[in-house]
Amino acid sequence: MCANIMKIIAIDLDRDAYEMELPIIKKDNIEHKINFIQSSALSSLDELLNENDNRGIFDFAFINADRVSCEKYHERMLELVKVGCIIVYDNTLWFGTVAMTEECVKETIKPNKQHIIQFNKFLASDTRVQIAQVPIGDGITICWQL
Ligand SMILES: C[S@@+](CC[C@H](N)C(=O)[O-])C[C@H]1O[C@@H](n2cnc3c(N)ncnc32)[C@H](O)[C@@H]1O
Repeated sequence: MCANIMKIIAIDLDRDAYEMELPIIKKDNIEHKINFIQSSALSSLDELLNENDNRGIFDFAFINADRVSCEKYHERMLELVKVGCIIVYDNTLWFGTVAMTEECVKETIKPNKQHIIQFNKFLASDTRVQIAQVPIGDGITICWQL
C-alpha cells in the first residue's frame, strides 16, 4: 500500500488570491494538503532554501506571480525542484505581444512584454533545463530540469 503524502506550498502576497480558489479546494477535499504562505515569493523561497532538507525535494513548481523577478525565481526553483522534474512559467506569450511590434502593444502591458521577452531568451539559453513553449492560454513554458 502507498500512502498519498502530496503537499502543496502556495505563496502569494494577497490572501484573497488564495481564498478565491478555496471553494474548489474545499470541494476537492485537499485543504489539509495546502500550506498557504502570505508573503513575497522571493523571501519565502529563500526561507525554504535556508532549510537544507527542502533542497531538491519538490516534484513540480508553477510560477505565476510578478514578471520582473522570474530569473530570480528560476534560480531558486532549480535548487528546490528535483532533477528530472518540472517547473512551469505562466503567461510567457503575454497576450501574444512577445511577437508584436511595439506600436501594436498597449502602453499598460509594454513593461511586462520586455521582461517576458528577456526571460524567454534567458530560459532558451539555460543549459540546466530543456524547455517547451506551449501556445495554450497565455502561453506556458515547461522546463524539465536536467
Ligand atoms: C496572475 S495572478 C495569479 C494568481 C494565482 N497564483 C494563480 O496562479 O492562479 C498573480 C498573483 O501574483 C501575486 N504576486 C505578485 N507579485 C508577487 C510577489 N512578489 N510575491 C508573491 N506573490 C506575488 C499577486 O498577488 C497575484 O495574486
